[in-house]
Parts: sequence; C-alpha cells; structure tokens
Amino acid sequence: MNKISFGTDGWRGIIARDFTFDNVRLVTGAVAAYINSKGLGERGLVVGRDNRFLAEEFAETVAEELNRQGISAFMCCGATPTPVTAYAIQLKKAAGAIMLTASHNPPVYNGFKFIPEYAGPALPHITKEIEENIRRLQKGDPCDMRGLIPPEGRYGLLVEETDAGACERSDFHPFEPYVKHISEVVDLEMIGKAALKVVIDPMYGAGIGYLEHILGQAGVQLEVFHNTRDPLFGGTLPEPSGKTLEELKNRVKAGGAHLGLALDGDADRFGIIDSNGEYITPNQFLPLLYYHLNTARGWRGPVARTVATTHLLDRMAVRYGQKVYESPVGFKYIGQNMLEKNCVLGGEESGGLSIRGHIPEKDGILAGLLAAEMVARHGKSLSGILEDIYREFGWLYSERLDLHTTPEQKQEILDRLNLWEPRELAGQEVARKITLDGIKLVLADGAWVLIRPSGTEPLFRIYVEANHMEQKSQLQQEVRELLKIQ
Ligand SMILES: O=P(O)(O)OC[C@H]1O[C@H](O)[C@H](O)[C@@H](O)[C@@H]1O
Repeated sequence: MNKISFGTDGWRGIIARDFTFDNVRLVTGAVAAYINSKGLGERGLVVGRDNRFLAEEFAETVAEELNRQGISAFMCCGATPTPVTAYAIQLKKAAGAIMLTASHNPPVYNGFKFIPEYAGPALPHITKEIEENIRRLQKGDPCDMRGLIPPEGRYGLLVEETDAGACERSDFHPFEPYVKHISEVVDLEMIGKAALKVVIDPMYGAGIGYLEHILGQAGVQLEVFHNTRDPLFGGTLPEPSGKTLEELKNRVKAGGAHLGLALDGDADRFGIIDSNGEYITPNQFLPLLYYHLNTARGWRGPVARTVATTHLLDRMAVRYGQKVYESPVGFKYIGQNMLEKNCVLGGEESGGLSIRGHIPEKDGILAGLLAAEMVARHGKSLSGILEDIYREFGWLYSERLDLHTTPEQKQEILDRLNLWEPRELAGQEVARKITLDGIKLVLADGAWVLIRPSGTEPLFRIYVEANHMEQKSQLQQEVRELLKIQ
C-alpha cells in the first residue's frame, strides 16, 4: 500500500488497494481530529461525493466515522460537484467539507479532498496537520481530539468514549441553493435573450444536470451527451482537453452551436469549444474572461494566477492599472490570493477559475456559464473576441508538454535543473528567474519557460509562452536539449 498523503489536491488512491473503507475511515478520523483540535467540531462537516464506483458506500463510511467522532455530517444527496460541496459549507455554516473524488484521474482511482471553512482547497499547513494525525492514528497514538473510538481491532487504538450524542447525520439537496446562488453571479437574463444553442458534455461526471438545468431554464437550446452515470467514463478520462473533446467539437460544428461546454469528473474544471469547433485553452479563456469582466461588467481589480499561467493576463492588468498575484501551481494558492487580495478573477492553466462574489474554489459550471454570458454580451464567437484582445494587447503562444519519467530519470532531471543557470535562451537574454514552483526563466522580450515536476502524475511539465510560433518551438527544443529531457 502507498503512503497516504495529500498531493496537489487531496489524497488519491487506487480503489481496493489504497482507497479502502478502512483507509477512508482513518483519513476521516484524522480530519475529525483536526476539526476538533480547532474547536470547530460543533459546526459539523459537509460530505460530498462524485459518481465513481462505490461512491455512496465510501460517503456513508465518512458520515459514520464523523458521527462517531462527535461531528455532525451534512450529507449531499446524489453525486455532487466539488464546487457545489464547497458552496454547501457556506450554506450550512459548517466547519468544512469532505469531498470524495479522484477528479479527472482514471476510473480505478478515488480520492479524498478536505475543504476548510473558507470553502476553497486546503492549504499545505492544514493538510500537513491532517497527515500528522494520520501517522499518529496509524501508530496508535491518541490525537488531539475529544477521543477516538476505533472500530474493533482497527488502528490498534483504544481511547475513552466520546460525547457523540449531540451529533447527527442529515441529508440535504445542495442543487437548488447552488443554482440560486450561481444565478446571481452570472447574467442569465442576457444569456436567455441571445437565443443561444449550446452542446454540453459533462463527461459522465458529478456535474450531470447542472449546466443543463441552468441554461435550459434561461431558454438556451441544448444538446447533451455523456450524461449518465458510468464509473468507467466511456473508456476515456474525464478530463476536458483538446484531445478528449473530439465528439463535442464535432457536435458543435454539425449542430451549428454557439458553444460546447464540458466538465471534468467532479466539475471543478472546464473545457470550452468555440462555434468553429476549436478548443479554447484555459490560457485563452482566462484573458477572455478578464477582458469581459473589465469591459462589459466594468469590474476593476487584481487577478490571481499560477506561475504556469499566461502572462497575457499581466499585459491586461498593466493596461487596467491592476496587480497580478503569481503563486505556485494549485488552486489552493489562487483561492488564498482571491480572498486576501480581493481579486476579480483567479485562474490557472490546468482549467480552473473563480471570480469575485463566488467561492474561492475552482468551478467548471461557473466557467461554462460565463462563456455563454460572454458570447451573449459581445454578440461574437469566443475566437472573435480573442482576436480583438490579441489586436489590443499583442499575440502570445503558449503550450505545455508533459513528459513521462521514471523515478531515477526524475531525480537526474531535478539535479540538472538545480544547476541550470542559462544566460540566454533562443537568442534572448534571461531577465528573471522565478523559483516559486520548479524553475521559471523570463526572457528580455517577455517570453518564458517553466519546468516543474507534476504533483499529481509521474511526469515533468515544460511550459513555454512565446511571442511567435517559431520562438515557441525553439524554446521547447533548447530546454529539452539543455536538460536532456526527451
Ligand atoms: O501540475 P500538477 O501538479 O499535476 O497539478 C495540476 C492540477 O492538479 C489538480 O487538479 C489541482 O486541483 C490543480 O490546482 C492543479 O493545477
């Protein structure tokens, strides 16, 4: 069995090997210990789950264990997207949420996310405490909690009885309250007036029913597919990308739709297809949204992005007289910056975003609705609006390469990376080195490269953003040669 740890976004494990009922109970106990040690136990925890294999049974286990630790469990009925579970924390004024999902990972995985009371992903100092609790429970040491009653023979622990009497398990439907909230964040009236046609692909995930209901109520003409539960995800990965959305592209073109909207397995990431059938990358969609918030909504404010996300946002922020807050990869950092710096937009290259007035958690449903709002408001396709942006702010070309490595190769590359001090790349002087996450080199003309190991998969990611296509290829080639990554 692999060690239980919280990676970029929660604990993930293969069902039956790592992700077992005992381990789910153990990790829930560690979260309960954390909550009780902060004196928040009385507020209860929301429990959400996607629709992977055995999802209901794992969620039951979480609720049971919380109750045994004296914590009420607010159980979301049915498969629930991560952003909806996060929103339910505010609704229930709870101490946080446990969300069971392996997001876009293959079907053999499940996962466990802890979302604290601020309704965004847990920061590393919080997951570190939970991991310490897991180790203590595994060793049989008591945690700083009201007491733990282990199931017979489990964890080798025996502590005194808890006062679990006051806690309860209550089921509720977060769908309606979330829909009401999101209807206040997005201009559904404008979407309704535009007589749009939209194709929706929820990728068999927890987001089934949400975009359909909200856009359908607004009067949008819809076509929906992949909208039944399938724990095997139709043989693909529930990860919306240019490669996985071929059917959506074809249906958008064939049906003459204005947009294609996709969600990942837990609906926190978005995938957007333009009316011409082309995939709009998150690095294109985020500037589109920042432009829209500024020009159409008249919103002024800073933006939060990760080191790996497009600097087109920076160019726009300069023009709008605003700041950009750069963070390591992971929405937890973006969410934090959104809360602390009052950003109007937070987003990242891997397909996550949120805006002011919403929770500091990435939300694919929100992203899809905002895409529809943009098309409705500007009366143009997304690539039409993007042309306007490029003409105003200049062109940028970004791409991410994912390279598989063995653990030995990974160490060798990391060693080489640590010694990497090039003076110039692709004929441009290196102007700045950023070491927030991996190594990022910004060149004199604004182009940049970032090399970092993924925190969720066994691979290295090379991100390049250039001023023209040839520069992009040249930078990719030079980095691969210099670091001997093939
Ligand atoms: O590049 P990685 O470390 O694999 O992370 C990629 C992504 O993983 C998860 O989905 C996190 O929620 C994201 O915030 C992160 O961007």
